[in-house]
Amino acid sequence: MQELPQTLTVSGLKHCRGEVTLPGSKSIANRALLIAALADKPVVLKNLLRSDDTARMLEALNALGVEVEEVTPTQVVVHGCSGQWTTVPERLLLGNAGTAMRPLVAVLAATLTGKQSVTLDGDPRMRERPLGDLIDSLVERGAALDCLQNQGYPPLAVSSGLQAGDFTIDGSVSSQYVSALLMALPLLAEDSTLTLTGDVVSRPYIDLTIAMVGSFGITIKPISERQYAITGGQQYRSPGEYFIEGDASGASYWMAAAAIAGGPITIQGVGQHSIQGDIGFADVVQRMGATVEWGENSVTVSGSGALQPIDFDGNQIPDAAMTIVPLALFAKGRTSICNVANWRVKETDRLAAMATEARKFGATVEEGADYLIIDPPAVLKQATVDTYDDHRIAMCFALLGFSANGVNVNDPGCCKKTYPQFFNELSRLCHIDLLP
Ligand SMILES: O=C(O)C1=C[C@@H](OP(=O)(O)O)[C@@H](O)[C@H](O)C1
Ligand SMILES: C=C(OP(=O)(O)O)C(=O)O
Repeated sequence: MQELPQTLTVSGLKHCRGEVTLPGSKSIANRALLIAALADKPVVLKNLLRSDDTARMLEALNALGVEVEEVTPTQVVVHGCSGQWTTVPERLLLGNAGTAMRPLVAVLAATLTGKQSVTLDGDPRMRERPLGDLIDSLVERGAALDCLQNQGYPPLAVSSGLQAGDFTIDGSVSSQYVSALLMALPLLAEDSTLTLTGDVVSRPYIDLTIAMVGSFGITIKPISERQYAITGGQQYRSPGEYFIEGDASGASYWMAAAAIAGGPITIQGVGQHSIQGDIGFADVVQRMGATVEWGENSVTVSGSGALQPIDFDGNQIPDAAMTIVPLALFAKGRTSICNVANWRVKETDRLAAMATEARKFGATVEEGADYLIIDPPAVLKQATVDTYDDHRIAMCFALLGFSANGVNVNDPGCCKKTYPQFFNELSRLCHIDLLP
């Protein structure tokens, strides 16, 4: 992969059309790697995303003694060890990968034995991303978790002691806590229940977890919308091969590009029946005026030349919902995105950052505790956007390259958290040399 410059000028984009094949989903890849490591036999993972977030999970598994054979960069064989780690490192460094940190806290609490203890840590932003509700839930059931700096935040030392039983988890900050428990509780010796409290966010990711552990032979029985029964002593079973769908959050940038510039763009790697909630972004572009056609494993989006503003509740698809911000800047009127309070605890405070950066183009933006209201300007100004080490901010505002005045994107390389080839693909689809 070519190094990206400190600042990349994205301008003069007119058309954006053709076909793009998505990299594998980050959310699916990191779940698949971890549960393959928990499986009884080797698992061939196909279409594995190679990015910062998956690199952190691969390093963690390697440090725990799990053998991962690389057949090709996107195809690996994970030698499942049923969670019986052959080495227990002192420390695991998980960067800013929520999909590594949260599940590993719970799975290690369920699988470590004896006096072993592992410190889970990440980069400076990860130390500001909350874990408190997950920690409380595990500690209440006997886990020994010790926050080494700030209560409720990494770094934290995890050791054994977790007991099956009745778990409760507040799901109003992150669904990743719920997913983490759903992956870990089947490993405990006895049966458990898991009760969700609070206004549960990002629900489709919980369903994704249940679907994926199901593919590895684990049964989670829903008792109600807010409660699950989890039989203890279950074994993750290798399905032999597991194919990782294309990244539906990544698809949102191409759907938006087609909606803005006309397209058509055919996005290969996810279809209508994707197990990822973010595929719902297709409804967003459709509501804003684009045409969406589904294939078995693809979606084709064409723009109509004018974008209608919308009011959108982003709670179910917080990652893809960010891509509404660039669309709103091109739309004919006021757009609102609500119910996204947890944007504040992701790669950066995304509510503040998206508002600040959108204003640079001349938009009027109201930033509420959990919403944005965006009034686009008559003419989009040229702007230099800061990206706050947030891949999605870089990819969202790159779409301002379709405006008459273009955009400069600072630190475009931060897209490597989930989509290292993003700017190469943008360049290719727009038939323009963006990269030096
Ligand atoms: O479970 C997952 O794979 C994810 C859940 C979401 O987080 P929250 O549940 O914290 O909203 C999402 O933003 C993140 O990128 C991936
Ligand atoms: C919030 C995100 O990542 P994480 O998995 O680190 O939470 C994201 O990818 O937008």
